[in-house]
Amino acid sequence: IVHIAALNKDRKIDDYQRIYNKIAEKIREEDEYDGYIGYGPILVRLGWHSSGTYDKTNNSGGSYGGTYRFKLESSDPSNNGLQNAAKFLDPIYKEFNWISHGDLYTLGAVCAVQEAQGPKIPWRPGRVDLPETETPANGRLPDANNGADYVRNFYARLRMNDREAVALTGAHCLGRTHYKNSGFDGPWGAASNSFTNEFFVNLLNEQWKLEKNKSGNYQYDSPKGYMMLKTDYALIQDPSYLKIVKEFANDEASFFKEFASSFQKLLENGIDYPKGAPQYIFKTLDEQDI
Ligand code: HEM
Ligand SMILES: Nc1cccc2nccn12
Repeated sequence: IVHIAALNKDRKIDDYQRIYNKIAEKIREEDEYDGYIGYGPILVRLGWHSSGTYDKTNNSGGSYGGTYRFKLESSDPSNNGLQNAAKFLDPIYKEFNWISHGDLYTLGAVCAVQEAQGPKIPWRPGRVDLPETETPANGRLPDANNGADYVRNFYARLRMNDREAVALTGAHCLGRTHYKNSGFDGPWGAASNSFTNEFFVNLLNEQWKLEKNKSGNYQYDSPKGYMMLKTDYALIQDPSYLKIVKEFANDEASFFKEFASSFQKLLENGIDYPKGAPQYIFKTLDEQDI
């Protein structure tokens, strides 16, 4: 399968910065969502899940076709709860319906990371809405009840190495698990809506206890009320992953650098960009004094 980015001559960075600003202002405005966590984390998860269906073996899935908009994909149990992110973006799509769904979902994720004071994520337009027939089957997104070998295998399908895999999982600094969505609960402490390296700091510094939660899933809990999934905890069980966790816990800049490149790669997996395809780095609202 080949997905070539469509170059749209009439749309420049200002057009996309206008959409970025709309999303960023809406995140700022609707701050009470999910116990005052806000919409940022779930927008990041939507961009990740719409990209995480990619399979390098036949270059299928991924963000290009915007197929999350179809029932088959949005009703995948792995996508429980993401309807809230799609609903958040609906009015923005109505106002700017020249943008493709794939570009909107990924732009929303880039906006959410940057407005949470995370790194700048370079972003390229050109995804094209594909028909419902192109929707990938359920089951391509990861299952949290697994260890390091599973994690390494899963990320290999997305063309990610150990360093990229650890960096990407660092996005679990944002938001929280929701019992009704995934059968995991916590953290009970205030969940964060700031993008930092604290996921790695917590992994290394907290005492973790493996517990079976009320839905029969296993998760690691800490005295401070934090939690880790088994796939999170795997990052300190595996020697290669552990080395990278330590680096990112001690050097937030190196985490930011690796996250920016890995996240762009994740959001662009499966897309061929022609020579001269534009790449944008959006300004935050703060940088525009908005
Ligand atoms: C092995 C890989 C991964 C597994 C098994 C996993 C699993 C999960 C689970 C079970 C939740 C809780 C969902 C809920 O209950 O609402 C969650 C939340 C989240 N995940 Fe992951 N995840 C993985 C990788 C990633 C990656 C690569 C990113 C982004 C780069 C990411 C970003 C997020 C965010 C931002 C949330 C919070 C969403 C919210 O607060 O509503 N995750 N993840
Ligand atoms: N916030 C959050 C979301 C998903 C997984 C996770 N593990 C630790 C924290 N965390």
